[in-house]
Amino acid sequence: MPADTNGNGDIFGGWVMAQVDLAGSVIPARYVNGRMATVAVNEFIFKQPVRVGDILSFYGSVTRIGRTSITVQVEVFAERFRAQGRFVKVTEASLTYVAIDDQGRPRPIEKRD
Ligand SMILES: CC(=O)SCCNC(=O)CCNC(=O)[C@H](O)C(C)(C)COP(=O)(O)OP(=O)(O)OC[C@H]1O[C@@H](n2cnc3c(N)ncnc32)[C@H](O)[C@@H]1OP(=O)(O)O
Repeated sequence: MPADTNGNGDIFGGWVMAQVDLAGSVIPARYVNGRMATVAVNEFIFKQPVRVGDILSFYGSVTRIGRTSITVQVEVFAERFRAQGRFVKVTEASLTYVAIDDQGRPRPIEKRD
């Protein structure tokens, strides 16, 4: 099996999940000011396949800020290799990240004004 593709010749879903986890962590990282960990993938929907050569864009928005955790909705759009200028939503997911201390325990997120 070629790396990062599945039996259909499209991009392996696990690769997409890894990129979503990374992209989703960008906004929480601005809040937690230190270490954090992904605690949950609450929802993950593969709406359309990602094809080899597609250009992907990831958009994240915060849906909840708790005491120690932040939940983010991530949407992924593909600009198809053979249809440039057209964008298709391929994936959406909801992930929760927890601020952790040096011992890996949850720590409170500082409140912002
Ligand atoms: C960057 C990386 O690559 S991370 C790699 C993958 N992730 C990991 O290895 C993390 C492994 N997990 C852990 O170490 C621990 O579960 C921790 C430190 C993340 C959390 O520890 P816990 O003892 O479970 O924490 P606790 O029960 O107090 O919950 C902490 C927060 O997470 C939230 N949370 C816990 N479980 C879930 C869940 N299933 N869904 C959504 N939120 C959850 C809680 O609501 C709480 O948020 P709040 O304080 O804002 O209300």
